[in-house]
Amino acid sequence: MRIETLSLQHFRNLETMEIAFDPKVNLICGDNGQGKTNLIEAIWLLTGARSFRGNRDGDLVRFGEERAKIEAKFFSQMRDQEISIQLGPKRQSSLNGVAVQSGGELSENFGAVVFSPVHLEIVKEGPQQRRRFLDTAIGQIKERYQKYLQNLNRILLQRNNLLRDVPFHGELRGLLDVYDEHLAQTSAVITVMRRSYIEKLKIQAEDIYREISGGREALSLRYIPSIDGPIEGLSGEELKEVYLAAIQTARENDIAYKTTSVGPHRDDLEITLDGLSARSFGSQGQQRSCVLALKLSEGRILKEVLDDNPVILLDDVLSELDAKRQAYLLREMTGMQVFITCCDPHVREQMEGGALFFIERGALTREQKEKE
Ligand SMILES: Nc1ncnc2c1ncn2[C@@H]1O[C@H](COP(=O)(O)OP(=O)(O)OP(=O)(O)O)[C@@H](O)[C@H]1O
Repeated sequence: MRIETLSLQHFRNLETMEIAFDPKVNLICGDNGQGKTNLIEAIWLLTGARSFRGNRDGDLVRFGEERAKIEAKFFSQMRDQEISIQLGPKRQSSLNGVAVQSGGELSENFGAVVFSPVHLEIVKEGPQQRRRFLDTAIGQIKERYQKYLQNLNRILLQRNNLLRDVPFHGELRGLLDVYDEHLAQTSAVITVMRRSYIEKLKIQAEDIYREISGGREALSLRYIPSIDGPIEGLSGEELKEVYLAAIQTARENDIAYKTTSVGPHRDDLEITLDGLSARSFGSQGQQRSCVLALKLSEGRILKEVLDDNPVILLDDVLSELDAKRQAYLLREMTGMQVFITCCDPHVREQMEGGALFFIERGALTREQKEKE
């Protein structure tokens, strides 16, 4: 999979432009605040996902403008394809000229993995960041997944409203039964999908971490759902029953606290190094290696599902890795189209071929890479 050309209009600080990219390595150099991450973000949006920096679509439109547009011609699944995305009050996307209803339809055709300093939060911060990582990764390979998440959020919102009203209107308890049933059903479906993804992720990430650490320490991943007891091997129907029992046990507490305490919105992914929490005890370098292992695993799984190489977006991470990890990363990227941002153009000395771009105040210019 590779992007041939990208056209941008009113996207953040980037000038209106059409750029042709190299099929392999694209190095984007520039000082701080010139628009490097903005360019990576524009490419990432072609997957149909939201901004990886957590911004709303409206924030992506250039200040003072109503709408922004991103268009790309790319080669995927053995054919030339096109994506067009209009950002504004409402996102409108099309694939090969046909309007799409969900981001999932884009990610089936355009797959990417993005790795930026913000992703350190997967290890350093709380469970919400790990859930976001899982949700974005699973959303790219399972079109229906985002719909289940939206369903879950709707049920939680309505159930929490109900929890507030129940103490004053006892007759609403019957309605709570209905919501509990929906919550258990949707929780089971999401848990099955997360469990299956984490099983794949675990195999890849543990293997990658062993290699990048030279076997010095072992990474381990474990799915921590909000329900007690082992969930391995349980069918969707069995999981639903476990959820229903847990939700009902927690009901009086939920009413007291006016919030739902059982469900996938309370899941976590435990990341340990030699049995110790990477979040609490990992060094900066070890935490960075954990994220690298997770991101590379995400790429391997995506590649397997799409039966094609995803596009790799490395935002400002190369210079943060030591020489051994850089070499590992670049080796793993062989054959893939990669976009690398950095402040120091000397990074290009490590690369063979490819295109070098300079970015200044949102304007991108291409330079041929000089042979050393
Ligand atoms: N909606 C917007 N409209 C116009 N400009 C914006 C918008 N959103 C962000 N910017 C500007 O984009 C600029 C570049 O941001 P970007 O994050 O891409 O920088 P960068 O080159 O990656 O820098 P760094 O090396 O510091 O990470 C910022 O100065 C910011 O003010």
